[in-house]
Amino acid sequence: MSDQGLFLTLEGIDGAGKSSHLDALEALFKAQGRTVVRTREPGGTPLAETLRGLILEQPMDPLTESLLVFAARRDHIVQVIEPALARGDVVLCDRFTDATFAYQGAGRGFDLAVLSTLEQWAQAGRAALPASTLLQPHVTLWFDLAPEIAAQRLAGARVPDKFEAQPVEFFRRVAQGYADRASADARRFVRIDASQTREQVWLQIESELTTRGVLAGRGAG
Ligand SMILES: Nc1ncnc2c1ncn2[C@@H]1O[C@H](COP(=O)(O)OP(=O)(O)OP(=O)(O)O)[C@@H](O)[C@H]1O
Ligand SMILES: Cc1cn([C@H]2C[C@H](O)[C@@H](COP(=O)(O)O)O2)c(=O)[nH]c1=O
Repeated sequence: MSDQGLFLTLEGIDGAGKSSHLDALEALFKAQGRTVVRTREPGGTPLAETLRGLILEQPMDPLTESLLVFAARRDHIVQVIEPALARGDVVLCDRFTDATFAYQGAGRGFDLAVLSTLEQWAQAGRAALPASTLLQPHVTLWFDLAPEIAAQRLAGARVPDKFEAQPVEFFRRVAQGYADRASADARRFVRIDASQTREQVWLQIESELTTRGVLAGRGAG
């Protein structure tokens, strides 16, 4: 896998603990001689970061929110993700399309069929793949944590943004949205039990990536 780009995403409800492992993941791949592009959604380009500020802070209806999320994603894919994968880099991305189906779809209750259409539109006419092929991560680490525990972890940790301020019922729906996405694509999703200590969570990540052959020279291939 070392000559090909690797698209690895981290997903989960707010406070599940994904971001706590980005430094170690980056170091792990770099130690294997890989070039790592670390990025996030919404965001990852100047335009997408501007849209992120609106999405995370401004009240808006679910369609507006979805359109902005996909506009940011389009720019991110075209400017950053596809060029990096074409170079053979590891793209380490904090959230991607699964988050839209979990947050805008399951969380907000927005129409999943419309989200699928927007997903196709946001990826139309890209250079690297045939028009019918959607860019998806090769591997998605899904940090699965009960919303009540995530809320406890976030309490007092930082000023909550628009999503983090949502009630626990919202995050129950988002968590179910992730579970549904994981069931529908079990080969891509790696469930991480995020209720464990940071050290135990990291051991799960290393072990899963090794077993799947994602870490060159360490896996079963
Ligand atoms: N395994 C863990 N056990 C206890 N606390 C943790 C654990 N992992 C992370 N935390 C703490 O929980 C809080 C949320 O962690 P982190 O920011 O990594 O979550 P996140 O999933 O990236 O959240 P968000 O998506 O909202 O940015 C932080 O205060 C972090 O220090
Ligand atoms: C990609 C994406 C993200 N969101 C939400 C999920 C989070 O609450 C924020 C991002 O904050 P983080 O601290 O960087 O995780 O945005 C969303 O609602 N829809 C999306 O597609």
